Amino acid sequence: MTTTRTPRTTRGPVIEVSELRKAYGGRTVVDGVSFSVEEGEVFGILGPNGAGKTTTVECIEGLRVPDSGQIRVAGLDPVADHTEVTHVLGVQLQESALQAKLTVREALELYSSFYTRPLDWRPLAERLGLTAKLTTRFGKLSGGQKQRLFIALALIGSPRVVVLDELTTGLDPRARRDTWSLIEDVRDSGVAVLLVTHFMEEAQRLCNRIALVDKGKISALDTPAGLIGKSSTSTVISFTPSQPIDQEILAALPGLATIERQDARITLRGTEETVNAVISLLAQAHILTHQFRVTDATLDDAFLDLTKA
Ligand SMILES: Nc1ncnc2c1ncn2[C@@H]1O[C@H](COP(=O)(O)OP(=O)(O)OP(=O)(O)O)[C@@H](O)[C@H]1O
Repeated sequence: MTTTRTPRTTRGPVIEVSELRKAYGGRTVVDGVSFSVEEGEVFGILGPNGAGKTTTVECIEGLRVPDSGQIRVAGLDPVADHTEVTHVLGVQLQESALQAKLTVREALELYSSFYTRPLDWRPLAERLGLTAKLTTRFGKLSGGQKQRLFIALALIGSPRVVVLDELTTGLDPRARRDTWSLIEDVRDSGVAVLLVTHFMEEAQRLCNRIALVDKGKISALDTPAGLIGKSSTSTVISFTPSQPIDQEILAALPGLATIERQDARITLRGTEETVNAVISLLAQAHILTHQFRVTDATLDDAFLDLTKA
């Protein structure tokens, strides 16, 4: 006799990952990863190429079997309870998942038929700019249009959790922004979103929390602002001095993390302390500057700092 487990409906984490480990051919690529994702949260996974992000996500989707550790999606085991999990988990498909001859409308209708409570696909298609493409075959869509269809299909089952790997890769700037606002609405409706991305601007805008994965381990887990605060580069100072400044003088500035030079322009990454020191250095040496700018570091700066070898 087989037992059917039902998804847990009480509030709390919708995804729970505990001490996840996975090796390929004796090489560990996910090494003790733990995190949880709450309802109504966008949780980002960021990390360099080969860090183990997709492997982690594929274990959550039940596509890979972990070597050890525990995963729960709405209280269900993604491998043992795979059928039940597919009803609460929406996944962005890979290109090979759809036949080239299927039209956009047929794909939307087909995927709607898989679920007991599907969304009305028409407004979803409209929101994703697919209405004019309903009779176009999948094989004739552009890369960006395919991507939009995959996002629609991930959401069509009205999932409690949606996993989006490389959400806006291949989308033009307008489609990217429209997709972000759709994901914000999805999150605000209480859905948990697990987002794997290489776009820092996307992560900074959408994610409530981010796990920075490096060499199979979580190296930092915080809000975007918290991650920026954790890095040694909270401030970016750039200016073009009226006369050259020696590298050693700059390198001795307190709180300094990096120095970049492009032609005569100097960009320093550091802290508030670095800003004050630069100002007094320039004043003491009677150096004037052109376009002196001080900006807060972005997630991009924090990523580079927190994942540096
Ligand atoms: N099926 C597999 N067999 C053997 N090695 C694999 C397999 N899948 C992934 N790997 C290796 O595991 C490591 C982690 O891969 P994974 O795809 O999880 O990384 P990622 O963080 O998603 O990378 P990217 O940002 O490049 O997509 C890589 O070194 C990759 O080559």
